[in-house]
Amino acid sequence: MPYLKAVIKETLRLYPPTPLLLPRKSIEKSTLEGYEIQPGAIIHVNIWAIGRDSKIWENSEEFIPERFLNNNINFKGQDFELIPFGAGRRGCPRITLGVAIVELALSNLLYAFDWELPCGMKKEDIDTNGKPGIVMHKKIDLRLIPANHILIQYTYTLFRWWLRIAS
Ligand code: HEM
Repeated sequence: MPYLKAVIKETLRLYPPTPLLLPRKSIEKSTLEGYEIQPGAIIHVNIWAIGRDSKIWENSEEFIPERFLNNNINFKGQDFELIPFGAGRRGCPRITLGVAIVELALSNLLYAFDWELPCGMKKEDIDTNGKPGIVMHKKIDLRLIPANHILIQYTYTLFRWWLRIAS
């Protein structure tokens, strides 16, 4: 389970579903790291870029879930290097439900099936790029072939049972 959670964190670091969060509007003039922000300015927080910043993340472009195994970084909105659910008073109010759904779906898909690439395709051929947009979708759909090993085991058990009765 800790590894599955680390995989989900690493996925949300590299592929946040909302790469620019929801836009904010500045209500008063302020200065941030030398940049003047005028009242009324629309502000987008680029969490896609934060997630890939090499000053924050070692080997930032690589998918390494292990980086989350030995630290307490979480996405509840306190660790600003990882905010796929946003932060502050307009942050996502249903983080727990969202994470539970992802954990449940992913663990069931992994438990029930073995996954293979379509014939002739190598893992290097997988295109992991996303399309620009408020919500990020994959540029090229991922195609995988499920091998339902639970069903195969069940059929095999039934077959052996039938053989024993028939003989
Ligand atoms: C993996 C699943 C989810 C992700 C990645 C996600 C992400 C986000 C993000 C990035 C925001 C904007 C936060 C900001 O701009 O600071 C947001 C807002 C919101 N989310 Fe989620 N969310 C998820 C699941 C859910 C679920 C399951 C619900 C409801 C059942 C939900 C309800 C909302 C609502 C109502 C807001 C608007 C909050 C506001 O404007 O005050 N989200 N979510």
